[in-house]
Amino acid sequence: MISQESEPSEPSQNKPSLAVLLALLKPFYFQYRYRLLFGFLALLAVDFLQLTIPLYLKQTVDILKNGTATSRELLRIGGFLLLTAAGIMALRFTWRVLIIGFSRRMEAHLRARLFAHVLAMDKSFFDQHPPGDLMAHASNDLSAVQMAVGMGMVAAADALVISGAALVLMLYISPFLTLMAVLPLPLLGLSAWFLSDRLHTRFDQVQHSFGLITEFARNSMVAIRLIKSYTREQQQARAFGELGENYVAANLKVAVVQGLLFPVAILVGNLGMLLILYYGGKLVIKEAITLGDFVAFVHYLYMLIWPMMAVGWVTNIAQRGFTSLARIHRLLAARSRLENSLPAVGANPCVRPEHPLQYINGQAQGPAPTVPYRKKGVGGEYYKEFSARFRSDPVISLRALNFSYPHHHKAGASSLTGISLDLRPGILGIAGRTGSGKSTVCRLLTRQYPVSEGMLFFANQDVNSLAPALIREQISYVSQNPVLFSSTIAENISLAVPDASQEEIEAVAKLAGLHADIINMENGYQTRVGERGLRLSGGQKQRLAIARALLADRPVLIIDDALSALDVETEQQVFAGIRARVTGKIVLIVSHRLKLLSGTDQVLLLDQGKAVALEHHEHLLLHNDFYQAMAEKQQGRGR
Ligand SMILES: Nc1ncnc2c1ncn2[C@@H]1O[C@H](COP(=O)(O)OP(=O)(O)OP(=O)(O)O)[C@@H](O)[C@H]1O
Repeated sequence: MISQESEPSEPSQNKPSLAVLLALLKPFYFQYRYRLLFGFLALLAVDFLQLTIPLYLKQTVDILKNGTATSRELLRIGGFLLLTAAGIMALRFTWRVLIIGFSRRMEAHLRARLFAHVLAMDKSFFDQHPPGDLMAHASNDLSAVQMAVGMGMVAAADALVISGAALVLMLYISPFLTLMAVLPLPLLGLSAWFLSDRLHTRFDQVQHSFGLITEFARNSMVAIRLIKSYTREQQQARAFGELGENYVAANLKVAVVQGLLFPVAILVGNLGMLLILYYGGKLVIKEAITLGDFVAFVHYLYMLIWPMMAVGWVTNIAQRGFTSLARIHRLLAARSRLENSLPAVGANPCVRPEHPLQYINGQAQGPAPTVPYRKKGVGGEYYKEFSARFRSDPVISLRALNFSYPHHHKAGASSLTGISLDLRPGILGIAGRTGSGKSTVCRLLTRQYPVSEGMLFFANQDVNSLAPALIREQISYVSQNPVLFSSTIAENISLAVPDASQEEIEAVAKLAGLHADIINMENGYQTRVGERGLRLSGGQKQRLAIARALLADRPVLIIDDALSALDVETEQQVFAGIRARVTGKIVLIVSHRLKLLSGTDQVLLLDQGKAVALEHHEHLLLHNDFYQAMAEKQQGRGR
């Protein structure tokens, strides 16, 4: 089956404390304190009005029993009841708008925060958290939190107030009867306490299972052409069905716990009612309480049963909410290993924070990366100064560069070992066997993974002393699989320069050999490329990505095997276009093609993560066995 590139993160055994989770929500409660205050006042008023209804009933029953009832008196009581009902209606509407509105706003804030946080994370975070997993957090988990802080909070407050007030009024009518009514209550408390912990663990499993399904579905849609070409539809459907069954099984485990909570709550309530009917009836017969008291008492007991049942429901919603909040907290607590953050307006993103992160068992620890790098009193000047300096004299130095991927399948395996070289303006080809580390070099230059101190320098400054965003702004990067947004061709080309003119866009499209293709399309530059560039050929996508990089016009251009889908003639045409545009820039071209490498100034040859040669193409052809073998194979293919 076409499965996950990486498993969604497992439900963690370390639960963050309640205080930590509540601290996450505290700012929202503070921001909306007045809205909440009025909402809860309205809720209290509804509860108060509801509690008066049994008093009207008591009054009615007693005057009917005494024979003192008159039509006028009955109409008066009826009028009050009607007014009370109207008040309840208006106030209920008010609290719903205020409190449920708060929970929706909080959900939107939390979602935006999660999104911004995820955007600021580095590549190793995404290696661990596939998109399906992240989507599950952004949908299911946030909904569960919204439900808990919305209806959950309301139900809890409502239950507390109603049950408290009903108890007081019941005590007022008859302390003995009240004792009878609450006798079965501890049974409910015990079962809620016993079952709620199980609910937490099981609900965590449900969310994990949902993450697996989402990720599988996403992967299948992305790889739909592959699935069809290998006629794997049935296997995929079967595998999806299995994941669905696991999801159902996980949900059923939750249902077992829930299924126990609700009946226990109802049983406890009805046991209380049984005792009241028996002992209350006897008290009325003995005339210790009036019939009206008895009717009012039964009504209050009904009011007490709802909160008792709500205990189960609220426990469930609160457990789901806290489990989901804990999952969201785990994501928010994850740190970018590059100490990166989205630079705030006016902040200087050049200087490292005062408390750098430490690495413990490969996990970054330390303060959350929400504060961008600052240098007191400098503002954005340093940023501009570095960019200007690097643009006028671009130089990148690799010094005995070693690197291992944080989640490499072979622990401790090095992907790059001891690479030393200076990159200056000119075109450097990078060649080597598959898996030799070519793309890894590109990824490190573009700051996708952390590099140890003293190994990589931009303009003689250690990259660790510079914000990753600042480094990335110096580089146009065309990856092996160009990514396109599902917008127009023009928008895709001008991604890095949104205000580029049509002439500028056309100029780079011509250099990338794409202009002729575009003008033959139905809507020219306004043609929509479809999901991930679905409506373009592989070669068109690659040339579009090259055009985008040329328009960005940055001091460094990295093309990671991104001309592979072109025929040799088109490749040469595109290469000529690149050459025309890159004077004074550092250009790296990863390729297996000899024809392309022959046009570069020098070729870096990698083997098992080591630099084995840095020579001109002609020299390598004469003196390097691997290069000669590569040339022979390609010429053989050409014949
Ligand atoms: N995200 C990753 N996590 C763990 N290991 C990785 C990751 N990406 C690459 N590797 C490993 O690092 C090594 C170098 O990979 P790299 O992608 O740099 O090779 P390459 O020379 O670009 O290969 P190709 O020509 O096939 O693209 C390989 O052993 C690969 O398995």
